[in-house]
Amino acid sequence: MIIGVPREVKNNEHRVALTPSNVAVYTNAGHKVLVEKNAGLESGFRDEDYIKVGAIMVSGPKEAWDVDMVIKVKEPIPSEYEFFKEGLILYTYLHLAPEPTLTKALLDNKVIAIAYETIQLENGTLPLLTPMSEVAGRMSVQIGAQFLEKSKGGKGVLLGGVPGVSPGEVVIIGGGVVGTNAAKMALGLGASVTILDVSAERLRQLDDQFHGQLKTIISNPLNVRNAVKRADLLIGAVLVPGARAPKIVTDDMVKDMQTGSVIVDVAIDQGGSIETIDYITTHAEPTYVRHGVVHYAVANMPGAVSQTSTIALTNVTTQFGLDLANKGYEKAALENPGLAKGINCINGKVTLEAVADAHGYTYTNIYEEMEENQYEKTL
Ligand SMILES: NC(=O)C1=CN([C@@H]2O[C@H](COP(=O)(O)OP(=O)(O)OC[C@H]3O[C@@H](n4cnc5c(N)ncnc54)[C@H](O)[C@@H]3O)[C@@H](O)[C@H]2O)C=CC1
Ligand SMILES: CC(=O)C(=O)O
Repeated sequence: MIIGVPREVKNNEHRVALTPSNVAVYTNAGHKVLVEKNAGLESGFRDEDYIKVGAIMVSGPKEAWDVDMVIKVKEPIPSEYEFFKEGLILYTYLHLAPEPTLTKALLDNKVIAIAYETIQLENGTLPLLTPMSEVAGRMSVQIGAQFLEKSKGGKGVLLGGVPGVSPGEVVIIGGGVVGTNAAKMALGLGASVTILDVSAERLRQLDDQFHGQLKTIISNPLNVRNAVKRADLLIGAVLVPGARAPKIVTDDMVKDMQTGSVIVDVAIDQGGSIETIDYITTHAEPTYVRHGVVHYAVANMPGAVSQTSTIALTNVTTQFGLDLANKGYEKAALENPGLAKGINCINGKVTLEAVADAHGYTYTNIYEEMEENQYEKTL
């Protein structure tokens, strides 16, 4: 198979989809890998490092996209849609539920769209989302701490407090991977931490894991309202896999927060969980103020710590990617139901129910569609 790795073009996205050691895995298996010039530079990998392991460097995105499978980090932005073509396998983060235009472009061009974030193991975990959620969860606290400083628009609170002064209040909504990692960092700084989740079982696990060092509260509108009101730093960390994030914090609740408090909505990549966050911000302009509260809504937070993130991401994407390259997407998906859950679109049809629901498309079962394909091929 011929594989392409374009340079990432989203605002301040410094990650790359394959490191030189990942490229070696593909070239050793007999695949040809085209890497766009300088694609790895901002993650610490030079073109020479790629050439040494057999990659072919190409000068622009057109060549990197003119392949059988494109491996990327972030969802394509509109300037990249022109490279879509029928039968192209696109293996990357996609977050289609809040992205109607991208979804339509993938369907119109009959791209086989495989989303890292919906590949799901039998135990319900999302192995290709987890490492970036670990990164973003940890970052959310260091970013929040920074924007709580007066010169950054915050109220002037030190999360850890000092002897004689109470620590800052960190409220985290969603106690999964992002929430747990945010809690670790916030507790490490000495903050007072509360986590809300809809799953009582998850709260039980968190209580055990943190030995009662944090407060756990079941997530319902009244509990959310009370917790949000006293938050210095509010972190949005909910997920319903594949679906648009539920809006949990209303405009009214944000109005009740103290001036200079900070919201970091990590769930913005799935559309955001806070009503007052109505647009995605960028690393270049990460915040805006609404009702006196600083809002941060960057959808590619890990892109800022690209050396750590690229390695953490590619540690988990390469095995599934190699399976796709070795077997083709149909055989790979038939043999691995977890990978099949990653396929959001094929042949102009939506094969992930949450995405079909989000945009009003008819949902097509992936296995039935693949069977139909096989039937058509034998005719
Ligand atoms: N902005 C960025 O750069 C990044 C964003 N993310 C996003 O962060 C979000 C969270 O990801 P993970 O922690 O990995 O997901 P996860 O699945 O590990 O955890 C989500 C948690 O949310 C809880 N939840 C669902 N509905 C809820 C509700 N109504 N109230 C309270 N809790 C609720 C679930 O029970 C679960 O414990 C996702 O949207 C993910 O894509 C992840 C990495 C980077
Ligand atoms: C998860 C995701 O969208 C990111 O790491 O950018």
